[in-house]
Amino acid sequence: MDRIRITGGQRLNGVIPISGAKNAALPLMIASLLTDETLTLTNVPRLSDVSALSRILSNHGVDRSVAGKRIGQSAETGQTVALTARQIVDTCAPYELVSTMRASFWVIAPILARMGEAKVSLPGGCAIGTRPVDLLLMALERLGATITIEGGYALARAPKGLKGAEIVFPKVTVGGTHTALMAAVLAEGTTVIENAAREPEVVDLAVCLNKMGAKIDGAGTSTITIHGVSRLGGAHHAVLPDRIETGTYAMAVAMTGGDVLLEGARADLLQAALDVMSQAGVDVSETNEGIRVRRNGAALEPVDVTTDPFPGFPTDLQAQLMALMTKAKGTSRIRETIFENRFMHVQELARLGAKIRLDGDAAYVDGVEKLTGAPVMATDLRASVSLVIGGLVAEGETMINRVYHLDRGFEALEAKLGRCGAQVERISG
Ligand SMILES: CC(=O)N[C@H]1[C@@H](OP(=O)(O)OP(=O)(O)OC[C@H]2O[C@@H](n3ccc(=O)[nH]c3=O)[C@H](O)[C@@H]2O)O[C@H](CO)[C@@H](O)[C@@H]1O
Ligand SMILES: C=C(OP(=O)(O)O)C(=O)O
Repeated sequence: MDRIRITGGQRLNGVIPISGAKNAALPLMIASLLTDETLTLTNVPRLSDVSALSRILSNHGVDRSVAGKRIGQSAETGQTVALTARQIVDTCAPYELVSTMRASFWVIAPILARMGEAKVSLPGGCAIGTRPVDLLLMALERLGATITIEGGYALARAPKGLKGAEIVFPKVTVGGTHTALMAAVLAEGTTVIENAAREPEVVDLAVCLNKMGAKIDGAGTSTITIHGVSRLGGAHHAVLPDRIETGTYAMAVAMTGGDVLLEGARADLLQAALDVMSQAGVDVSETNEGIRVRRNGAALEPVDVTTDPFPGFPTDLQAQLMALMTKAKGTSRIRETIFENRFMHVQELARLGAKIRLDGDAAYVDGVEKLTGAPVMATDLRASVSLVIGGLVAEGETMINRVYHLDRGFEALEAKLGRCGAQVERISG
């Protein structure tokens, strides 16, 4: 299993190109199941989650071609992926494939909408919470599907097709909104989704579906209206920049000090997180090329932050902010309201010398003078990268185990940080 060795103490200076968003690329790839024509996606990040989903789509009969790297392009330049689901050859997504990645459960919606039935393994438990799929299934039931759970699989049936309806989510769910959108675009009549997720990745999916011929209004607000159409066609779409990768590198620069341009990043995708960084004393500005992050000598101020659905502070940046606040001058409070068990990084940050107390859904982080390198291991993607942020300023060597978590969501992490001066090395095997 690969490990990452970081020798802390270097400031970051230079340019970090921001990749396409994992959490947009996955639903966009799944949307290819809705049409027999080709969906061409550009700016698709090279990530293990993208490869895992490609295997799942291939099992359903999706043909995939990937345009190679062009001369002059760096290894991090996003891929162009063409997906064609001329025929769905298998309506079942098996446990072996789905259990590796939660988002793969979302294939249930396009397969059901196009084929009238789908059988998808329930997704595996994950280190950040129980993550049920009841609301996703409720949305499909509202559209007229019959759902049964048998042998660990969700079976959805709508032999006469789906019918537009009102879907009211009792809590904001990104996956629920993606699922409802992908089912409703081919339903007969009008669907209204209330309390829809407003995340930029939902908007990106809706924009792409509209390019494919769907009729969706209101994506990016809490009420989305979908007028069903009988078929969708092919389209070209560029995956939007990764706001979580952006925020992660912004916090890494804030941690080490230095001056870095996050190339291609968009401030409107993570304004709440950038505001928190400004409150902490970090200099953040938007330029024509992206977002510039600087900290030269100024102390980090503690913050009081609560995670919330978009446009609030994202749960996917909570661990990284916590790592940053371990070096603040005072005590920060960070509340996690989306996932009940997303504090797995706390004990690992403690190995580096962080002082963090947990009280219910809140973590109190007492800033310390110095962190010290140690072997650490994380159980999920964002927790792992919070340890990278800690390791960048820890004295001596930090060895991060279970790097496969990082590979799910961070494209070319060592190269991007290394080019800005960090001492980060992957040790294979
Ligand atoms: C691939 C992807 O895009 N993953 C993101 C997506 O996950 P995901 O779509 O799984 O997260 P949701 O927005 O659905 O989850 C929000 C909350 O709703 C709960 N819930 C969800 C569905 C359901 O049927 N029942 C239920 O109770 C969840 O347990 C959680 O407490 O949004 C999360 C919240 O921004 C992010 O952290 C993940 O990175
Ligand atoms: C939790 C995440 O991903 P997933 O929903 O795929 O587990 C994440 O991207 O931080």
